[in-house]
Amino acid sequence: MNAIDTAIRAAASSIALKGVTKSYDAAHQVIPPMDAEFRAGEFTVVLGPSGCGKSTLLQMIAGLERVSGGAIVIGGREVQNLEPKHRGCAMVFQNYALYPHMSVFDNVAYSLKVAGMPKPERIERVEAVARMLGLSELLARRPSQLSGGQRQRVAIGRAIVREPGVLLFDEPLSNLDAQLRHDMRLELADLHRRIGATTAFVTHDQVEAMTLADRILILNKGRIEQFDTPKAIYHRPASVFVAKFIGSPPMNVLPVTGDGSVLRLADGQVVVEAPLNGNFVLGIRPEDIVFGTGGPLKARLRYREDLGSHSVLAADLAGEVVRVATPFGVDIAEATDLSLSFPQARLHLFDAATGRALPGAIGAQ
Ligand SMILES: Nc1ncnc2c1ncn2[C@@H]1O[C@H](COP(=O)(O)OP(=O)(O)OP(=O)(O)O)[C@@H](O)[C@H]1O
Repeated sequence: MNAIDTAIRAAASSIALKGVTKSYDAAHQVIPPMDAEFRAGEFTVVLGPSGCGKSTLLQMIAGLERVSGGAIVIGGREVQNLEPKHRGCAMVFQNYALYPHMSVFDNVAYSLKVAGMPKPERIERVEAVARMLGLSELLARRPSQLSGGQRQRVAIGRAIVREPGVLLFDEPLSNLDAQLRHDMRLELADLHRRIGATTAFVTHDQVEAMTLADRILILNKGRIEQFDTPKAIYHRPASVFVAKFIGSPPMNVLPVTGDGSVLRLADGQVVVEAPLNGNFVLGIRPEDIVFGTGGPLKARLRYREDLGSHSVLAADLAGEVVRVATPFGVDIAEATDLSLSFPQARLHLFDAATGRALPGAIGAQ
């Protein structure tokens, strides 16, 4: 630990959203009333499809967008009417927004200079941040003389040099290639372990969410679908939307009907015994389906993808495509009849009308 780590850990503040709403125009609300708490020191990922309101949410916390209603409380203080610079947040953007004509040192030191910090202290702070982020050798360079990953580190350095209680990231890795994204993900996770800042991180990439987050807030059309740990979200998705959004390939979902004793697929095949009546959606993850053991469900292999570590079989079952994860290179030809079984303990059930999970109805929830 150095002085920067200690100061940021001490400043880490919770963020509470209390009935926060946002409308850009009278016609529709981008964020309907939202209540949520980003806990102090936690890494929260805001995940959702394009246009669901992730950036809007982050910008309201930062103060770059006004709220249309409700309150934002950071560290016990209502901030929704404060200027961005008075909220104790620092933000890292997708395009880094570095000053091209300034050196790395000046980019990182800029906000301290504006705040009137004396030069010797400024130098000390910037050097401490540079050591933390592996930028010490690069302080004299201009942004144009840096790689994408190095620029990203400068942008992070510029954010943490002010020792903020809250760090906000808006898709910071999306301009990097796959390898660098992976490396930066590990660096960010490591940085968070060291400095312990309250972090809100916006992405549409579920791998980033699963690997970085203490908790994931999943947004759908401005509403919270689920806000929980990666493990809970994977194993106990609260809705069909979440089930289909997380996992690669995602959870299989199939319409089923209950007659009071069993649940049947659309073609009449029985999936499981259950004393349920009505229409439901059944979910099962590709890796939870057992195949090749003479299982009761009849499906037909449509195609396969060999992915190196494993193979994914896509099969027609009751008019739907289900994906089955199997060991790599399983020896089986296309258009083969498959026998599948769905272990009951691995089944998820959702209400057909609302899409919400029905915990405890059968199986996994
Ligand atoms: N300044 C604006 N004026 C009007 N509408 C806006 C404005 N900014 C965003 N929106 C709308 O608000 C909704 C949410 O946008 P937002 O950028 O927050 O989504 P997002 O989840 O971050 O999307 P993406 O992943 O594509 O960046 C979208 O329908 C968008 O068109």
